[in-house]
Amino acid sequence: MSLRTIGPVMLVGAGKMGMALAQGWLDAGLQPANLILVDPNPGEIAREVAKDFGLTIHGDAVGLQPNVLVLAVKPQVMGAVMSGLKPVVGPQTLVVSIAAGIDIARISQGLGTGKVVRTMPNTPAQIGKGITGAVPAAGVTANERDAAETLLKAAGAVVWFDREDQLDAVTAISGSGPAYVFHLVEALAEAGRRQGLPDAIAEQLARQTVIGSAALLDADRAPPAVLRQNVTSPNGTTAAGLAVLMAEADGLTQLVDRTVAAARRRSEELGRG
Ligand SMILES: NC(=O)C1=CN([C@@H]2O[C@H](COP(=O)(O)OP(=O)(O)OC[C@H]3O[C@@H](n4cnc5c(N)ncnc54)[C@H](OP(=O)(O)O)[C@@H]3O)[C@@H](O)[C@H]2O)C=CC1
Ligand SMILES: O=C(O)[C@@H]1CCC=N1
Repeated sequence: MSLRTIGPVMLVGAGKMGMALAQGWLDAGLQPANLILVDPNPGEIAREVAKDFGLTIHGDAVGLQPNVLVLAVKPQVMGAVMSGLKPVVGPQTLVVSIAAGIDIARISQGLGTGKVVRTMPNTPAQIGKGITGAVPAAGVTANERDAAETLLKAAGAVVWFDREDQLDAVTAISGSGPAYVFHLVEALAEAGRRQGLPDAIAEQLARQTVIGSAALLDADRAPPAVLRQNVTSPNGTTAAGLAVLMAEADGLTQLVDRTVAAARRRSEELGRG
């Protein structure tokens, strides 16, 4: 299946993540005529993309009939949004949700359909370098799963899961993960400033270090531990820095563990409403 043959896709919620996906789809060949944007209060990015591709942003979904309905609103408003979308969902409509924490049972009940794929993408989708975890409901056929995968693959890699509860962990690792990495850039830049570097240079050094390291991770398939060891001269500067970062009791591993556990708990809470 290709994005050219997938039929009308309705994106409800033209916010940060929804538009990251939409940009990925359009860049990968989804016909603008086959993308229906629905958002009563679209932000600047949505308005710009709509202008660039000649799209209308609809205030509501009344009277529209997509083949695929993508739910990209905040978990807190999913219940209300689904009530309004019930008339849009026909027996053949495939529903793809990206909302953190909201489980398949709730979406099926909210929209009156078993054709639901629950997913968790991340914002690098915007440039086709995302990764999405996905779980199909029992009522989803192989063809419908292919259709969902075609859409999700336009945004990057796709990993399918059998157990839905694993999506809370996926949310905490790769859904939220880009924010952890961007915060590392902020922290490294701030440390550079405290070491006396000019603001702009500190930011440039931190940013390019993460960009270069990510590109190296992509180009060189050696395990990250080996790439780390390649930087670490015996008894050198990196070893001195890593002794702090890898301290047994309060190192980065423990901090990341607590970070991920908190994000997972929040995903579970969002699911409970
Ligand atoms: N941001 C991320 O990195 C990721 C987010 N997600 C999930 O994606 C979803 C959206 O998150 P995010 O993009 O960050 O949030 P945003 O707030 O940026 O986007 C949500 C959009 O939905 C709009 N909206 C509100 N009510 C309606 C409605 N009735 N119909 C249509 N649109 C509506 C919002 O408008 P308004 O601002 O006026 O409320 C906003 O533009 C969440 O469920 C989140 O869990 C998943 C993976 C990663
Ligand atoms: O912060 C959030 O709740 C969403 C889900 C994963 C990334 N952003």
